[in-house]
Amino acid sequence: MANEDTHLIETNRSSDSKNGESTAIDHEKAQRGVRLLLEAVGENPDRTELTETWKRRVPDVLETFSEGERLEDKPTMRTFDADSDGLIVKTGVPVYSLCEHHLLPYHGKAHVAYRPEDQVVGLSKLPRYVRWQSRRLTMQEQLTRDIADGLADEIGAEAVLVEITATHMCEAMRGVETATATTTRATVGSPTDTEQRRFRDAIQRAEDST
Ligand SMILES: Nc1nc2c(ncn2[C@@H]2O[C@H](COP(=O)(O)OP(=O)(O)OP(=O)(O)O)[C@@H](O)[C@H]2O)c(=O)[nH]1
Ligand SMILES: [Zn+2]
Repeated sequence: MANEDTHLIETNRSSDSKNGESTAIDHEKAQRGVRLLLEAVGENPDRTELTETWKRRVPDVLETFSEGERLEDKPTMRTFDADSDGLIVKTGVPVYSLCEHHLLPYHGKAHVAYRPEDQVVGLSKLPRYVRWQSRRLTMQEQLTRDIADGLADEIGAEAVLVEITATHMCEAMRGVETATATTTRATVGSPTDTEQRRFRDAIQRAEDST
C-alpha cells in the first residue's frame, strides 16, 4: 500500500453495490484526492482542524453533489390518472448545480411546465426531479435539456417547457468577476403560442412576487 494510503479510513459505503450498480462514490479515492488538493495549496492535511475535512466532509459533499449520476437516487415519478388537458406549470424551483468547467456551483430558479397526455405526476416530484438532475457536473444548457427530455419520458407528457435562470460562481468569484444571470430554455413537443404565453406569464408572476 502506498504511504499516503495509510492515512485513508475505510468507509463501508465506498464499495456498496446493488445489482452490480454503484450506489456511492469511491470514498477512498475522494479522500486521497482531497488530501492532495490540500497539499497542493500548501496546507497540512493532518492538521487537526482538517482531518475530518478530507476523511469525511468533502467526500460526503461530493457524494451528495453527484447523486444525479446514479439511477438509484432518482425520485420515484409516480403518476396518476387525471382529466387535465391544460398546461401544468411549476415556477420558482430552486436549482443548485456544479459547472463542469471549474467545479464551482451555479444556482438559481427553474420553471417547469407540461401538457399531460393522460397522466399527471405528483407535484412534489417536479422539484425532486429538478434536484436529482442538478446534482452532477454539467453545463446549464445541458441541465435544462436533460430536465425537459427526462420529464417528457417520465410523465409521457405531450409537451414540456423548462426555463432556468442562474448565476455562476465561476463568473462571480473568479475570472470575469461579474455576477450576471443566464437564462436557458428547452422544449419538448410543440407547445402552442397560448401555452408559451401562459408559461412566460407564470414566470413573470413568480418573479414579481419575489
Ligand atoms: N455555455 C456555458 N458556459 C459555461 C457554463 N458554466 C461555465 N461556463 C463558461 O465556460 C467557459 C470556460 O472558458 P475557458 O476559457 O475554457 O476557461 P477560463 O479560462 O477559466 O475562462 P474564464 O471563466 O473566462 O476565466 C467560461 O466562459 C465560463 O463562463 C455553462 O453552464 N454554460
Ligand atoms: Zn464554470
